[in-house]
Amino acid sequence: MILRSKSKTLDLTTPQVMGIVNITPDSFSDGGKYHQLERALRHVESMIKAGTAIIDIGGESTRPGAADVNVETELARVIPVIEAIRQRFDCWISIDTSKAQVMTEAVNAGADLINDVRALQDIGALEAAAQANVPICLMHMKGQPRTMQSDPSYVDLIADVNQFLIERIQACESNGISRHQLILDPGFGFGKTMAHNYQLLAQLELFHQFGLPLLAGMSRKSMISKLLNKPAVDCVAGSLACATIAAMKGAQIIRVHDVQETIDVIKICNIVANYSK
Ligand SMILES: Nc1nc2[nH]c(SCC(=O)O)nc2c(=O)[nH]1
Repeated sequence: MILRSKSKTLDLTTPQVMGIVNITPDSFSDGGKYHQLERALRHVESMIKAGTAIIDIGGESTRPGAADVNVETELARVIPVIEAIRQRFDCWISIDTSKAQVMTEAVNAGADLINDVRALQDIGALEAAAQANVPICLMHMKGQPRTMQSDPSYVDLIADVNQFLIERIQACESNGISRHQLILDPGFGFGKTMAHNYQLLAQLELFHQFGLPLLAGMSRKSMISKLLNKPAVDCVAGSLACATIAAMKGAQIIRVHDVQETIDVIKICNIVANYSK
């Protein structure tokens, strides 16, 4: 399975790591804009040296309870970082956004992939994504970040997520986006209880039925910190356990904070997979 964008290709035969860079007030926040950019770039360089294939840039916190961010603020956060990364590195850059204008300007600034936790449901997002003509990750979310964790419930979790992804794939195809540009993601932590999250992980291989790359993002999320009763920064082992399980279940892209450790985990998963054929 090969992902293509602009002049780039990415071999998804074995899992690739997507390194997280949040440009939000609670990250890289100390110091002025210059220090923020320089610190972000050092963080990016360290993840690339560790072997990450994709750098995911997000300017809107979509953690449970997060408030909305306006488009001007989001653009001001992410565009300078994307431009600076593009000038310095040849890695893949994904833009973690739901806003049409941010998608357009981020791809024009050098982003190679659109990563939308709202699966192109915001106004103009389908059209912007079609115009951008790059791969798109469609993620399942039930509700919105502000309220999605208020007692989420499903008649049939897997069937509900599947149906959502089917509908979003159809919406993309109806707007001139080929299904071969698409990446799917069950959206760990986005309108799910802990039980829902671990059921999704346990049955992750069911989502291969679409014949499209799967992205899994569980790194340092509450499904881990609440289970282990530890703060997120102390959840590296739990995050690596989730990454291992996702890799063994065939996830093609794994979105993480701890890149070096996850690269090591995937190397072990790959050799085991080779002996399992
Ligand atoms: N595709 C995709 N994009 C994401 N962006 C975030 S932001 C919240 C956090 O990192 O805790 N999570 C995800 C995820 O799970 N999948």
